[in-house]
Amino acid sequence: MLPSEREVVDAVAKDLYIGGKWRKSSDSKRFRVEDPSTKEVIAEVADATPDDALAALEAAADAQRSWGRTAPRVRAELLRRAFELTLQRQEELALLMTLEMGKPLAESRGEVLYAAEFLRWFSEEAVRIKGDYYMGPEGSMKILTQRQPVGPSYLITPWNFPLAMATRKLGPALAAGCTAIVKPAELTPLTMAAFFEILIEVGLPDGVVNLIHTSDPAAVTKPLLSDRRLRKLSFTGSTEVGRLLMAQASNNLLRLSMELGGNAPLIVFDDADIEKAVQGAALAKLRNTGEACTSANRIFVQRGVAEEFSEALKSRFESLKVGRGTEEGVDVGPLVEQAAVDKVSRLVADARERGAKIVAGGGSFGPGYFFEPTIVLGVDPSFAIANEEIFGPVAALYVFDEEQEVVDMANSTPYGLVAYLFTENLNRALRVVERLETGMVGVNQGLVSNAAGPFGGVKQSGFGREGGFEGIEEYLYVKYAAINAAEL
Ligand SMILES: O=CCCCC(=O)O
Repeated sequence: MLPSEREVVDAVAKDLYIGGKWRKSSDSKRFRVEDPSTKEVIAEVADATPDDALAALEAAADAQRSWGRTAPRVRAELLRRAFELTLQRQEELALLMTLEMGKPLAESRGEVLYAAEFLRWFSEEAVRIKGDYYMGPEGSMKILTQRQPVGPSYLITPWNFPLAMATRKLGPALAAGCTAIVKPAELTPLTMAAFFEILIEVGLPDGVVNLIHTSDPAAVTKPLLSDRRLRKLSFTGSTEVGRLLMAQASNNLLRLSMELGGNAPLIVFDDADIEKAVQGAALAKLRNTGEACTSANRIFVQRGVAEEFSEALKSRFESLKVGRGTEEGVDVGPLVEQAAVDKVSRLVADARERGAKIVAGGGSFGPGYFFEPTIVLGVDPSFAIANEEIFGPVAALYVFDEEQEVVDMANSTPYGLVAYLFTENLNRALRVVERLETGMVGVNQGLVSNAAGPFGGVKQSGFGREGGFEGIEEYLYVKYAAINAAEL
């Protein structure tokens, strides 16, 4: 690590933040954080125990009453200030993110902006929480509705977008008047600690936000989900873990938001603008080194343009520089850990053995967890690569003939997070958008993420929406009062 990088890492708090104080873990243990480009250990952070988790919940529960009654304008101003400070600290946050999970600095800077937008958006939503008042149909009672905060919320965030996935949850939680416990992924605790320093600086009251990072998420999560003071769980991660958490959360009937895995189809019709489609596919595939639930997992190309498209995508992939995300000109960083390299290698090897052709890349290299941008041609829907989330820089290409055929193939997965389609025919675009079984569709673009849009999936990709006008509803419940109208 360079001395300037060391300085930024050293400046970040390494302890837990509970009830307004930085604290060691109750057993004083720490765990290591590694740079995936070099495998160098860059920091050691406090390793939260189940007791620490319960202390965080106690702090959040104690602060809930007064935070829930804070004037919306006050909550809005605090979030707005957090937005401004996040922008001011863009460089430091971006560097931490790149060091602990590998994405190129330019992408990390982009994530900081994306993350900050959730703070701005929800600072604007905090003052627009609405109710209603109307006469019941019988004329004998009035109906009054109001929205109230659901209460202490447990926010579990992933390593692939260490900042944006947290602000996408914390922004609406705080705007709605909920207190929170944030548990970042064990691979990326530093970005979140630096963001907590911002939340502390803006002056959030003690106990409103609490931070617990741990090397044993299951042990720390279990007592929280069994404690009746907790009212909400929001999780971003795999479908497999989401299902386990849902089962645990069922005892207390927790409000849930589940943003889970995907198997995104990207469809290129023969009436597409091919340059636009190649750009969109490269973005949808390689953003975050392919380590995103939104990543294009299956790329379907209509026969008439299949060759032109795959050639253009190949030259695009071969022009990219792979390396440590802090280096000038690097387009694609490392994967996050050895298990990720193993999985991507297994999927590519399986496709090759079953007869697919690797036309670009195909291999991993060191010293970190690097994998070349790869294109696999001639994939069949029965291959493992078609049915598992690749989570790496590997484009799997399929050829199709008919519109209905590709819609059926796109929908033939248990997942339903996002799809992308490229066509210059507006009627076709709208028709296919309606037929795709996903929560989101990118039309002639390879990115759907926007703080103002409701992000979320259907089927095994989960439920609940983050961002957009819908995002704050996940942290509110509707209370209705039936008012005797006889004397009104
Ligand atoms: O892995 C899923 C994170 C989604 C990031 C985004 O908002 O695009």
